[in-house]
Amino acid sequence: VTWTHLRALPNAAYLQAASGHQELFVPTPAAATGDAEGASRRLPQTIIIGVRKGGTRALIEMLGLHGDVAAAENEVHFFDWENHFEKGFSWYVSQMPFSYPGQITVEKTPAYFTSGKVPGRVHRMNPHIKLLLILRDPTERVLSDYTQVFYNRLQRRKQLQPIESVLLRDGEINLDYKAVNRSLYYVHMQNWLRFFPPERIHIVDGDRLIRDPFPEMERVEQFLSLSPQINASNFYFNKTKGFYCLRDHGRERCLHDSKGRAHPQVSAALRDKLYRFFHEPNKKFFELVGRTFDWNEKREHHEYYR
Ligand SMILES: Nc1ncnc2c1ncn2[C@@H]1O[C@H](COP(=O)(O)OS(=O)(=O)O)[C@@H](OP(=O)(O)O)[C@H]1O
Repeated sequence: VTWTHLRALPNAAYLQAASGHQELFVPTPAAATGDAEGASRRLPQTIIIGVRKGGTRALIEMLGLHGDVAAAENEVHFFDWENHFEKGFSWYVSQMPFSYPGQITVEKTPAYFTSGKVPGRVHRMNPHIKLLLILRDPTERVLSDYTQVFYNRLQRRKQLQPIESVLLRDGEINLDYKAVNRSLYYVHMQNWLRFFPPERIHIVDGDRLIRDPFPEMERVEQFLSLSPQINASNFYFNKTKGFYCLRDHGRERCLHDSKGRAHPQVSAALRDKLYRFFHEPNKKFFELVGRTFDWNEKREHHEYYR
């Protein structure tokens, strides 16, 4: 249990309203937790479903600043990995952090957003669950995704692939490249909207969360019906890291070095190709969710200065 957990303001009524899965709670003897009120592991009342490289770690860490939130430390991969899913909900609950009644349990698994079988499975667990989706400019997300794979391959001493070799096929954007597919947000969002109404899926603007996290986190608090506890002084800009870091009860910490890495230098022509490629899919996504993001404006801006 990390320091972000177990700073509870018990409110049993809230939790009972938030989850209809009391039978799956695993009560923990007070002796095991050292807590007289008996903290236990519970199914999540909210899940950060993605997107990969959207800022999911930043979001869950920032949400964990709230005293009424208990955040799972690791990615659980329950709904997308068969070997986990077949272990059933009791296993899923066992992966959750201890929480008090009144706290909201949250886990993040970025791969959920782009996995076709996940929305139906989540719906079967709890059709009223609140979902958080953090998205970032699709072009930037592709470059971030590539960077992640690049470092993974470096670590495993596998052959490194130049970005052009994976991103392009016959001079065009390669749709079979997973990183490109994951940035086609409308395709994946359609799957989720078959099971959940739009008001159950709150979209966090990942680009804004990088630039100015507090307003985005205020909106998240509202969506989750949490009391406004997170405040501007919980964030400070760290010039060395080049990102906002977290301050909680006087303790300061930044995200891991693997968060906020430099992306590969790509030629202006390739970047422009990517922006062009995502223009239409982005528009479809905006129509689908009834909201726009500045992903296409940047391209227009880019074009203007060409
Ligand atoms: N405050 C803060 N500090 C550091 N990094 C931040 C922060 N806020 C958002 N981000 C962005 O989060 C990106 C990583 O996204 P994820 O955590 O979703 O990645 S992962 O899918 O779990 O691997 C990561 O992507 P890269 O910049 O490509 O490393 C960051 O841009």
